[in-house]
Amino acid sequence: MTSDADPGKGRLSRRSLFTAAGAGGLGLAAGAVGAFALGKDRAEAAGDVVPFHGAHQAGITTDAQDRMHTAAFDLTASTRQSVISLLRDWTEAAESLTAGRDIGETGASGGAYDAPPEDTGEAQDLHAAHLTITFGFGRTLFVKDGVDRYGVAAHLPEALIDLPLFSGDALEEGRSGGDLIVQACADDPQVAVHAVRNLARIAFGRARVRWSQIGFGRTASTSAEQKTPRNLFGFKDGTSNLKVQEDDLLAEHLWVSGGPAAESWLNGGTYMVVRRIRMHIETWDRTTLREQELVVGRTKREGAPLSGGTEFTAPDFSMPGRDGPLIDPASHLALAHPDHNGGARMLRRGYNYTDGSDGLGRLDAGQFFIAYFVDPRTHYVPMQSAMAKNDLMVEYLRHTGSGLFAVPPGITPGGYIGQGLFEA
Ligand SMILES: C=CC1=C(C)c2cc3[nH]c(cc4nc(cc5[nH]c(cc1n2)c(C)c5CCC(=O)O)C(CCC(=O)O)=C4C)c(C)c3C=C
Ligand SMILES: [Fe+2]
Repeated sequence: MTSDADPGKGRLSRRSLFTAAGAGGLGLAAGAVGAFALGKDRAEAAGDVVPFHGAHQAGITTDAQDRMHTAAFDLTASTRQSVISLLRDWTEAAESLTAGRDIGETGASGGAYDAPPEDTGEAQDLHAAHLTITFGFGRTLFVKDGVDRYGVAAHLPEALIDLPLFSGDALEEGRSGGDLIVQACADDPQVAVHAVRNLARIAFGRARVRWSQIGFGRTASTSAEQKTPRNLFGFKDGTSNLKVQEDDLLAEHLWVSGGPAAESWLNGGTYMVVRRIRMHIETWDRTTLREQELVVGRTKREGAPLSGGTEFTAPDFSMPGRDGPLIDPASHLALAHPDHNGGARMLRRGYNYTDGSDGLGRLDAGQFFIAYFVDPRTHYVPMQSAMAKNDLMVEYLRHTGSGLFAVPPGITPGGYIGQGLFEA
């Protein structure tokens, strides 16, 4: 898959158009750009396009990009047909955006002079930057206030629960929930923001943004080939994440399969939890290194478990220290580890965020935690409950936003996101 001319539609990548304009001015775009589209620029751009179509949606096991803009939407559409038309329009736009193209037939600057451009234009000279756009459905898409607004209540997955309130939660209504979620990740922040902005614009009259969050640094690796990044506590994060290479584990812990007939539309999909977690970094920064490592259960420099070894050595929770086990049973590592969670694993894909300061001189900073798993009842709720009660890290955290979404499977060419649900 390349990001240049789409032979079917005669559209051009943003990058090709830019190159052509540089060579001879926009006046020659219509005729001469084809040569660029078929030439060097195509190969150059092809390297940073993530295929949009596939068995699973992109943006889950895709190598975690560096930047993220995620937005949740409330549907204002009054009919089922209107929701379907939105999902069709979003799919078409996402196909273009992820291929590095402007959206629409005329893009950012090729349309009528007396009409608003179809594309907002801020990504015109930018590459695709590994943009992925991942869509999910909240419980309220299926049933809201007891009403089956769009005729899909019979297909509400049993696992798409209302999350319980966990001990210490300080959730804000305006940062939680949503009928739909759109996660845009890219290696260029402007590409991710452009995607969400244009999808919000397309949704006008059918859905409106409920909340959105920008993240600036990945806090997980999703491939064995990626270097483990660091979170805002300065620790390596994502060491023992599920990785794209682990097919058997992904089948067991990530992808939904073989559910009841009413939920078959979700086969090949997954569940996504998002938590906006404020980190009290000023307090953390006044904490000793010994305490920080005790809380995490790993060393700060290497990311090795406190029981010894290197970053990828398995922790030994029974290894004795002077005053008890070397890894504290209340450390984050101990509470999150599969050995203490019935073997459950998840694919984490979160981002660091800072949203300015809070008026008291403290940074409003933390982690926008995103995780994907096969069933939130077995793979998320028990772990979060245990952490909320016992995790030594809790003292430094405050959960301010939350959402749970069913993420449909991937899309085949010509199809639209959620087609299996609406045509079930
Ligand atoms: C309920 C799930 C989890 C939440 C919420 C969560 C928040 C959170 N985590 C860190 C920092 C680290 N987490 C690490 C490991 C880790 N965390 C979870 C789950 C949640 N974290 C899991 C499942 C794991 C893996 C456990 C394992 O299998 O060993 C680590 C260690 C390095 C690593 O393996 O990734 C760090 C560091 C923060 C700062 C945070 C909230 C802001
Ligand atoms: Fe964690």
